[in-house]
Amino acid sequence: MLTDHTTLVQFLIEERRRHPDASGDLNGLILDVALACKAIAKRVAAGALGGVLGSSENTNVQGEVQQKLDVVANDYFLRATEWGGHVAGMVSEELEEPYPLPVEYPRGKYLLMFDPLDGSSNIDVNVSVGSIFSIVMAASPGADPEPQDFLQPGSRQVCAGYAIYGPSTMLVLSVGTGVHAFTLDPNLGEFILTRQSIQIPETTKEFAINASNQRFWEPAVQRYVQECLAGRSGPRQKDFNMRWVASLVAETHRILTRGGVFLYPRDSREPVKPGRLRLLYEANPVAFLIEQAGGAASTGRKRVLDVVPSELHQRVSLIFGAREEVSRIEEYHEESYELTPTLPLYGTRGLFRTAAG
Ligand SMILES: O=P(O)(O)OC[C@H]1O[C@](O)(COP(=O)(O)O)[C@@H](O)[C@@H]1O
Ligand SMILES: [Mg+2]
Ligand SMILES: [Mg+2]
Repeated sequence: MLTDHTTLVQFLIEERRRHPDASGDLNGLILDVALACKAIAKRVAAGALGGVLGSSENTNVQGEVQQKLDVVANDYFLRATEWGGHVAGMVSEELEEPYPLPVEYPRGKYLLMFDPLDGSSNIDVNVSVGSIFSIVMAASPGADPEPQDFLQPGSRQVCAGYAIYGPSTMLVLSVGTGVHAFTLDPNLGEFILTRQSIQIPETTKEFAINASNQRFWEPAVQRYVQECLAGRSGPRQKDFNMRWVASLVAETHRILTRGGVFLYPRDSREPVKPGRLRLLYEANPVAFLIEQAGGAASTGRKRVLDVVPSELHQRVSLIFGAREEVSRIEEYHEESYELTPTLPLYGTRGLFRTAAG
């Protein structure tokens, strides 16, 4: 029986009771991830005193300058999870190739994919950041995985979650039985269950989008945002509020807490990149959590969890949150196809049509 004082360990034991054959590896891996998140939380909280503010000398595979904390957080994830025999392999936002497990450690049956520090542009301004993770089964348990083994659609995730390092540190996760939130008790060093079975309201009056990209958006997104901005006197007949934290974890947490809809849509800035966010370790885990909480997650054209990945660091258009809003945005995409089937930018064989949807 779960109560408001249940610890993460107790919660995981309770979940395992539903699967009498379970080996305990998934729980072991989740606890290792939770340990990494606690270590990162400490460094984030120390701020300038922890010596991790500012940029490092390096750029990552995405061509982005790594913050010092990106590097430190990546290291905590690797160190906490590589040794336990639960994982067969890992993919990180910060590493071009899958991480090769040291030879001395046993290979497990899960693959772990993570963004060790999300929203890094917020670190130096002391705004919430987080970590995101996704777990799938390895194709060959006990052996080193091939890179393509990581390219599984998000619907195959067995667990997804994030930690948010805000005024309090929270771990929010799902093992496929709803979404549950744990708050870190700083005295005990334990994650304590503080919200069970989170549900997102079907509708909302709050949206999130980086409006500085407006000139690059497709017609469907232009229309949706214009209608929100028109407020009570427009077709939506209600006033909307807008928020943008520039940290996917923080936006997801807000939507899981009070509802809303988030868009980081495909745009024409760099046509080869269908969106900004990374499929394997940003969009997929968020989409899994959102669906588990009764919301929806779409590329605008299809369900995110159905996208079959083709590359480890693939980017994707991501629209998620209140179910009614997401289906409205999908309809607008549908309609703009019907209206502009022959335009080179938006037609079936145009610039914006890719396998990723
Ligand atoms: O700078 P922009 O375009 O607003 O992008 C913000 C987005 O970039 C991200 O920060 C990317 O994450 P990283 O910090 O892990 O690279 C998302 O969390 C966020 O939604
Ligand atoms: Mg990120
Ligand atoms: Mg990151």
